Amino acid sequence: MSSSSGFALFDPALFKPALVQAFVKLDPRVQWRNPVMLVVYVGSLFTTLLGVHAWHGHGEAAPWFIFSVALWLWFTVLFANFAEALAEGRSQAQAASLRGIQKAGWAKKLQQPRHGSPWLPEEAGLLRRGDVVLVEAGDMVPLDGEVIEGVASVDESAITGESAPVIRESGGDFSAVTGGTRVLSDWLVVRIGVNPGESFIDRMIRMVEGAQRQKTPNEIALNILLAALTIVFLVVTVTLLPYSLFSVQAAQSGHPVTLTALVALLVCLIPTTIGGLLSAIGVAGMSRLMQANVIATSGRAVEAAGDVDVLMLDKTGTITHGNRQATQLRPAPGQTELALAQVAWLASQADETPEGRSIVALAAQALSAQACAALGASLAQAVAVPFSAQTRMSGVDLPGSGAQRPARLLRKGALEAVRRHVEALGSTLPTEVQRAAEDIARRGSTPLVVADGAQVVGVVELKDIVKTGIQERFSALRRMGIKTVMITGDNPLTAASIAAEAGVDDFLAEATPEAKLALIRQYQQEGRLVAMTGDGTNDAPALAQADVAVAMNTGTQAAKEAANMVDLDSNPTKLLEVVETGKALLMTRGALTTFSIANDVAKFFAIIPAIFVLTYPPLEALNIMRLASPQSAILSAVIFNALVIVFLIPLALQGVRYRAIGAAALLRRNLLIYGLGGLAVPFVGIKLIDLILVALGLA
Ligand SMILES: Nc1ncnc2c1ncn2[C@@H]1O[C@H](COP(=O)(O)OP(=O)(O)OP(=O)(O)O)[C@@H](O)[C@H]1O
Ligand SMILES: [K+]
Ligand SMILES: [Mg+2]
Repeated sequence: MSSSSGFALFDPALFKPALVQAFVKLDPRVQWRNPVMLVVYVGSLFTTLLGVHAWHGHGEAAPWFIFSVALWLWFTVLFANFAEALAEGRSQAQAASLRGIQKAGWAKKLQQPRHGSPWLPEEAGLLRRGDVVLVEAGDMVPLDGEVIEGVASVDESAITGESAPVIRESGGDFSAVTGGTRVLSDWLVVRIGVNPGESFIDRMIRMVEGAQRQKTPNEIALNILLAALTIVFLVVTVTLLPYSLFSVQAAQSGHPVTLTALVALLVCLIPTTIGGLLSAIGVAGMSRLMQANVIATSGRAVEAAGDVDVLMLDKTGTITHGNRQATQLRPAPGQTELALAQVAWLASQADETPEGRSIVALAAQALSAQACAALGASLAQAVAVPFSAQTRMSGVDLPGSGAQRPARLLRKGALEAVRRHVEALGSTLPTEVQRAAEDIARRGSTPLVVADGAQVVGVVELKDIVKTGIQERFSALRRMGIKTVMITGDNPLTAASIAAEAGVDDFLAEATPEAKLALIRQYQQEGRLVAMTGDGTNDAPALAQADVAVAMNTGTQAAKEAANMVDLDSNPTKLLEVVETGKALLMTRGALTTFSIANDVAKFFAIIPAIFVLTYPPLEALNIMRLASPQSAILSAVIFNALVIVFLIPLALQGVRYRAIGAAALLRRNLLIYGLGGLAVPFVGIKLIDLILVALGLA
């Protein structure tokens, strides 16, 4: 599902079903949900009845006129239905392409949660959260889950559209696998994380199909405003009738206003343009995001994205590729590379993270196969000390032997963490080691200091690469007024170097998951809207707190669940598109509301003289458009009112283009275009339709 699978705006394939849907949506239960269009709907029914009545000879006006008005009122409803159906059709086509992603029919369910245990075939649909399955080369991952054993290359192209295979492995931030992806080599033991029907793809489908699309607070507020305007105009129009009857009676001359004309006036004055296009705008926003390969699970988050002030990003795996590899061993003074390799090898044996595994691989190059075997034997009764974001260290405790009691503590970890550790044991960190670590950090690599008990044996360099082409995109975010802050558990020097290379505005180093969360809360308390982009399990609390939370598709299940959007391309700067879509959504609504209300001026000048000229001949002075006849004036206004919906469908679906020119300038620009445009366009449009009606001999 790459961006190339986007659906053209007016794809003829989507056209016909949308036309059919436009009629299906005439169902009163559908119309009931939109107060503005409900009034038009009732008006269409009412004028149709008036037409039938006139047909039988006791009408208030010529039957052809009443039927023409009724017909165009029906068109107004149908055009609005069509706009909504077209937007939904695009999403459904996207959902269909997701549904086309193949699903595994059955899985190899393991009897025990480890590799080598016997397995039985099980229908994929019968798997449950917590089940453990074996996925071997050529097999499809049956459901979303977490790798608990093994390393394998996985083809995720069905979901990401990215053809290069990715590595999935237990431990660390690359352990999540998605149902529907295929293992290409080796094997994985996967613990299933969801029940059938709740997987990532299932949720994506439900989201894009709109089944779960709820109205956002902004949309509800606008709906209330539109409903209030509708009621005001309804009251105004209804009171015109007794007023007209009374005037005619008092003057003993003229004709009272017709009901058909009053309905026409009402429909022209209520905000049908925005009312008819509102839901299409919302649905289209979601599908635009989807074309950018971002799956949003909350419409509210898409809107919030339009107003984001701060973007927080985690470093490893988000700004960098996150596949930190050990590249260099730097022994401490008085230590040999061999000694460092031995301790690093031992301290990383139980470390399942990519960092740990790559240290084992590098150390093994410095050691002989026999040495490794001997070292392995010494681990027989060792106790693993796993890495945690709090301690920033990992390692093993070897049982003490003879004089050496208590146990031998082998550790590797962040510079400050190991410094505290050896100082607590009564030793110090050599300045040479400190300098070596700082050298490594200044290059943007992560130094891991290795200690054997209180003795520091050296430093390992972990290299990571900043994702390409993100600097330019961060400056684009800056031009939009969004501050970018990198938050990392890594040391300040590495953080500063990566921050400079990536071009973020600010950074916070040595941040624990709690510190990440606290920083987001602090910004929120200052009244700012915060977006967070992350991939790790330790980013999940922060993602859950952020207003807009984008998880990398390469990230862990926990991160994806805490987020309200997932970027299938795992691009940390994708927020740019998300913000643009959010802003476009808000601006499109604003623009069409302005346009819709500004239109009323011209319609007022067209209809008021037309319906009151018989009651009050001097009102002819208001007929500044010089429309041919009262009937043609009313009909022209109604036709214009209907056609404008059709002309604005492309704008509603594509959105008003966002430009980074500052909020005030943008508002002024939009008011100018859609306010003044909304004033002027209908004068021209209505006059034109009037001329055509005359030419056709209909006026
Ligand atoms: N497997 C490991 N063993 C020992 N120490 C580790 C290990 N992994 C990381 N560290 C140390 O802990 C620090 C913090 O971990 P990590 O970088 O994963 O934090 P983080 O909060 O996820 O930050 P980010 O992902 O943004 O870089 C690292 O900079 C490194 O010094
Ligand atoms: K209207
Ligand atoms: Mg991380």
